[in-house]
Amino acid sequence: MSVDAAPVSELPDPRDFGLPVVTEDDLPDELGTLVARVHDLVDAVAHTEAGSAELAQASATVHELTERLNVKRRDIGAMLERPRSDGGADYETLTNVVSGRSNPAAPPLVLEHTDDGVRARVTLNGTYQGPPGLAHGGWVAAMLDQVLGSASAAAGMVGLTANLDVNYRNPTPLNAPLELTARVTGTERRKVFVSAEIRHNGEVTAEGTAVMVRLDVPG
Ligand SMILES: CCCCCCCCCCCCCCCC(=O)SCCNC(=O)CCNC(=O)[C@H](O)C(C)(C)COP(=O)(O)OP(=O)(O)OC[C@H]1O[C@@H](n2cnc3c(N)ncnc32)[C@H](O)[C@@H]1OP(=O)(O)O
Repeated sequence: MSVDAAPVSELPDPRDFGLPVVTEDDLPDELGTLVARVHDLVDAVAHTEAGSAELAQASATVHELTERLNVKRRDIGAMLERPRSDGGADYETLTNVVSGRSNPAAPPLVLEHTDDGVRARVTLNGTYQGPPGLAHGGWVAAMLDQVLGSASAAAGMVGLTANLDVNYRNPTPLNAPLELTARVTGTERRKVFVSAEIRHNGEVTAEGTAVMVRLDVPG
């Protein structure tokens, strides 16, 4: 996921929650390339019609690569810190399954801040399939959850989803550009009410609302 540098309200520092923090300088460019290639590899594996010999060879190669990469593993929960133009910092979970920069399982979601919340663009490949040729409803809900949480965070209120409601209005297509938008609609004590939708060619495929419960900074 990439996030633009538009100023947002101050976010809590993940270090105050005991979470490891890395910066973009800590991430080699080659990691981004590897993530994109493994993302394509998953799609290739899901759809290949290669024969046994080729599959056996591919398994051995992938196994050997997995062993090599596992020699140096990052701690779970690592947060990526990115400086903002206003001097503050944005944070994102490095291995978040919907938007994590280092997670090849994440769809290539590009998220930006808008005047009233966030907008994301994504095209899902065939590995996000549920019904034949269509996006899996669980992934539709996961992407909505992500932008709902991001809209809350963009307004300076980082929280956990306490409740998520999804309405599937039309099938969400694969291999087609999707636009997600989300915004905060209200707050009440620690509760943040957020609303989002997914559109394809301007038509809403799914919409969601959530109650996020804001995290209190320890101490
Ligand atoms: C660390 C620094 C990060 C830096 C910046 C990172 C940027 C980051 C972008 C993130 C983007 C992520 C997007 C993915 C978001 C997930 O995927 S989150 C993962 C899924 N959610 C969870 O695992 C949450 C599990 N549930 C819980 O842990 C707890 O139930 C909660 C939600 C924290 C609430 O527990 P609690 O803190 O004890 O709160 P509690 O006092 O019970 O309730 C507070 C208020 O919420 C209400 N409430 C509680 N549950 C519910 C409910 N289910 N429905 C409606 N209202 C409820 C209560 O009634 C109460 O309301 P009021 O009395 O004020 O009227």
